[in-house]
This record gives sequence, C-alpha cells and structure tokens, in this order.
Amino acid sequence: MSRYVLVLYYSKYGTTRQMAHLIAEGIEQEGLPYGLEARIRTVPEIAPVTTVQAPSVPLEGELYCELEDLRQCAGLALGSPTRFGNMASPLKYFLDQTSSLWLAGDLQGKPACMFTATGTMHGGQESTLLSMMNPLLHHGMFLMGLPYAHPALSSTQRGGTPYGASYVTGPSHDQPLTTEEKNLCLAQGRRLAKLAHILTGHERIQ
Ligand SMILES: Cc1cc2nc3c(=O)[nH]c(=O)nc-3n(C[C@H](O)[C@H](O)[C@H](O)COP(=O)(O)O)c2cc1C
Repeated sequence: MSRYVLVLYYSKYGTTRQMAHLIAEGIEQEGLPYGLEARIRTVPEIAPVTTVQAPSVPLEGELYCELEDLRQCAGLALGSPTRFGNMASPLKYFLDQTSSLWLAGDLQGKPACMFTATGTMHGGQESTLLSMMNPLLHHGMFLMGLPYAHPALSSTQRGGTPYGASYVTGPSHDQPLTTEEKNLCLAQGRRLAKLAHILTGHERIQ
C-alpha cells in the first residue's frame, strides 16, 4: 500500500487550494525519495438544509476526503480560509465526523500542520491556525509549525507565520502568492514529509 501525507483543505475561491498544491509539491520534493506521496483531498460545501447531500464525487477538482484517507495517512496538512478568525464550517463539519478515528486513536503520534488564507493582513491568520490545532491535539497528533530558520519568515511583507503557512489574498481574493508565501508553503510541505518519514519508520508513539 502506498504511503502518503494527506493535504486536506476547504476552499471557496481557490486561494487555499493554491496553497494546498504548493504544500503537496513540497511534500513530494522531500518525500518521494522515501516513497512518500502527497494525497490532496477536499470537503463538500454544507447547505443550510443539511439533509441535502452533495454527489459523492465532485464535478471538478480534488476528491472529497473519506475517513479512510485520514485514518491511513502518515501525516496531515490541514488548510482552511480564515472565516472571522476561525476555520471555515465545511472543514469543521468534516472534522466533527471523525470521532470513530478519535476513539480508535488512529491519528495518535502522527505529525500535522496547518495553513490558511485571509483577505487582509491582520485578519486573524494566527487565530485561525490556532483554532485548527484544537481538534488535532484531541486526536493526539504532533503539531508542527515553521521555524525562523526559513529566511522568508523574517523577510515576508505579507503572509507567513511560525504557526503555519499563510497567504494574504486581498479584498477580491485575487492577489497572487508572493515568493515568500510560496516558499513557506513548499518548506512546510518538505518539513512535514521529513517528520512523517522519520515517525513512520519507528514504533508509533502514543
Ligand atoms: C464569511 C467570510 C468570513 C471571512 N473572514 C475573514 C477574516 O476574518 N479575516 C480576513 O482577513 N478575511 C476573511 N475573509 C476572506 C477570506 O479569508 C479570503 O477571501 C480567503 O482568501 C478565501 O479563501 P479561499 O479562496 O480558499 O476560499 C472572509 C471571507 C468570508 C466569505
């Protein structure tokens, strides 16, 4: 069975999706020599009437994440747009359905990191990244940020935080990623792949 790091994201306008693909690129830069791939998955929208179900396969883009994708991963990069300083509800809704994994301890001892996109510079990137850590700590995952060893963390004029990669997308969410924002996404992917490789090579730490 292939070993993979899961990149699980929600994105309405596509900016968090761009980050997901860069993080996946970083994962494979570091991970492929070890046989570690990136698997990108998204989650469906949630409707005001929650009994309405989306088709199981989306019309375009990444497949919807299944619990099995999460259960079997060697590591996790979790991405969400910032919504009022918090993660977006479709991602939270998906995470709220992961109790069976929590009960079985399936994610314990696996590494995880977070990434987010905001419209504005001081619009709550860190609070969103911190909010995304809460469910992952309950799952017993090892949380990983970005160290200041990455020069882009000090030189960035827009996104990039020690809590995780971030992207300031502008009022119409169409500002291109800066070089620093891109480099930090790639670096976060590489760091996660390295950690996932090291941790899966040993006895699982509970
Ligand atoms: C309901 C809602 C709440 C938002 N809250 C914030 C916020 O608190 N801070 C901010 O800077 N941007 C906020 N935004 C802007 C988005 O975070 C931004 O457009 C982001 O790039 C969207 O990501 P996406 O392209 O992956 O959907 C909000 C957008 C929406 C729709």
